[in-house]
Amino acid sequence: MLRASQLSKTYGTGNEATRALREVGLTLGKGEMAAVTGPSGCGKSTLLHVLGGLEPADGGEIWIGDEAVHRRREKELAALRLKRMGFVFQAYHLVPVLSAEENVQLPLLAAGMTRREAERKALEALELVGLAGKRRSRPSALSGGQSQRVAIARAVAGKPDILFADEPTGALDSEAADQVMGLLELMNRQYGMTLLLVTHDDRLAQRLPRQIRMFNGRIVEDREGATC
Ligand SMILES: Nc1ncnc2c1ncn2[C@@H]1O[C@H](COP(=O)(O)OP(=O)(O)OP(=O)(O)O)[C@@H](O)[C@H]1O
Repeated sequence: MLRASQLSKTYGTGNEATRALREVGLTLGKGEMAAVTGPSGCGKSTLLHVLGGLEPADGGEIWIGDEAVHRRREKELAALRLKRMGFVFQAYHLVPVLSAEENVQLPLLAAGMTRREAERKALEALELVGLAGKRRSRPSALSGGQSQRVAIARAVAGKPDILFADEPTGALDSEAADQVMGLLELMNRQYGMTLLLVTHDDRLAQRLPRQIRMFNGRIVEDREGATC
């Protein structure tokens, strides 16, 4: 499903240069769930951003199915992201002036769906995260946990092949965090969605079947079967 090889990324130049990724390779099978862990600054978010085509790598290859992410230009990348990828971040990035359902509809409309179809899919996704009753609420009227659940609905409404989640529970208390993790797992079971989760929280990482540990821009450990 996802194959990456020899990924490198350096920020800045000369004395200011930070090598965030050093020849990183990674393969994720369809429906696989993996957590990327490691100390602050080791390159976790950079890896997620590069894999999702949000930031260019300096070198290396990324394939999602038979699509070469590394060869695409920004406009084509945006189309690929809309079609095949979902993103959830620590800060929910909901549009404040739109209702929950309008937020969820936004990427569907951008991907070319008709309004009626986008409305139907958005409602279905909000039902899945247990927030159909809040569909007309604006983000300011939602708790942190509810906001993140709307963000998850937005990320999965188009049924992407892969969901990239960067510290999705970072701003939540442990109860809301467990609920969000449960939802990500549900999306995986329900739709076979592949999940790559970045977290500094080992307890959350242990919930997933595979843990990838980074240190100083490299993958230093890749363990499977630690749970269940
Ligand atoms: N836009 C940027 N410009 C310059 N340096 C950057 C930029 N983004 C990241 N870095 C540097 O690259 C390295 C990797 O950062 P990254 O955010 O990927 O780490 P991380 O493991 O996700 O950290 P954290 O757990 O603290 O979020 C760090 O040294 C960081 O300071």
